[in-house]
Amino acid sequence: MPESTEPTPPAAAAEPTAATEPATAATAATRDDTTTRPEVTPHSDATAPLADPADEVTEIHPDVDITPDDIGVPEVAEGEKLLEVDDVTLRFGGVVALNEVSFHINKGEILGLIGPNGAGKTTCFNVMTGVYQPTAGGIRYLGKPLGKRKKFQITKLGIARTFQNIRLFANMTALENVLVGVDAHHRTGIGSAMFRLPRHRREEAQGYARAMELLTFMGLDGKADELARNLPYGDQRRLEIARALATSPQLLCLDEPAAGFNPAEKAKLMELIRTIRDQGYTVLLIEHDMKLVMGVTDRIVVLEFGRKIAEGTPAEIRDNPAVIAAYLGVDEEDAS
Ligand SMILES: Nc1ncnc2c1ncn2[C@@H]1O[C@H](COP(=O)(O)OP(=O)(O)OP(=O)(O)O)[C@@H](O)[C@H]1O
Repeated sequence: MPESTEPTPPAAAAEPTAATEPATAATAATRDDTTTRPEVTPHSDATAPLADPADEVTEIHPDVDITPDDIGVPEVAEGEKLLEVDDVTLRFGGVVALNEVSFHINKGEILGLIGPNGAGKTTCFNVMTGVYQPTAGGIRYLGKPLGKRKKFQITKLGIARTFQNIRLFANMTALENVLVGVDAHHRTGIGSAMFRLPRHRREEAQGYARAMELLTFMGLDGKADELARNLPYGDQRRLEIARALATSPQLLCLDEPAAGFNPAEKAKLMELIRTIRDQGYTVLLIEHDMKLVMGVTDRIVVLEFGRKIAEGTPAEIRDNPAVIAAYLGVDEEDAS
């Protein structure tokens, strides 16, 4: 393992989630504070409302076309490498969260990133989205190194994510939450906004239409004016996806989107993820629910203790002794 690069202090990287994010007590209530990381368990957000089994399953509208407009970012052809994780190591003091991890995501695929608790999945997302700088190795996106780009710059390049612990703007409406995502690509500045210049008004109208389109796609159009914090848990999760899609990403990274869902909601989510891919997005999915992962992904990468232990199709991963051993906590020979 290369030891050449100095560790990046986690505190320096753990800045607020987005430049647009108002640091109010209310938003903090639904945010995962990366500087004071809670115990690493899959569904450890004590502040998020619990899933109410009585929640109705929201009808999504896969017929709505949410294909993003051209946002000026170079595209790669279907099936070519969109993002490459290149020999990435990340240390937090003595903890090696990622250990020489390499894999890639092809344009147009749904890639699963799985592994037991603490395997390094979320850390991998954090490296890909500029939250942390790797200790060694790097990320290539559209064939070019991401380097030390900041989170908002990476969002603009076309990588969007959701969070394991929901991070909505709790005191903003569903529509406003999505508009924040749309705003990431606005070209008009504060001057044209103050004077309400035609260009700004046009952009505002287009942004509103795009936000409503995404809310409709997610089955949340009837809840556009509700405060995010008043939405049922499942709707909050869908709203996070809508907000991420609003940034018109090429790569959508979903961190445990089914956490807390009941089986009917999980089935809907699988349908939704497939539809998102069919509409031209590439999806990277962290998920603990094996049925969901096996049912929806094209390929799977498996991490354990920060190392990649397997990569392959769902069928290959299902029968891989190292993966079985990692999940069952037994020696590899015993699992084969
Ligand atoms: N900010 C941090 N500071 C120190 N250690 C960290 C930090 N973030 C993650 N870690 C450690 O890095 C390792 C990988 O954590 P990570 O959250 O990436 O795992 P994970 O696979 O996403 O786990 P889970 O499925 O439980 O979410 C763990 O040992 C964790 O304790």
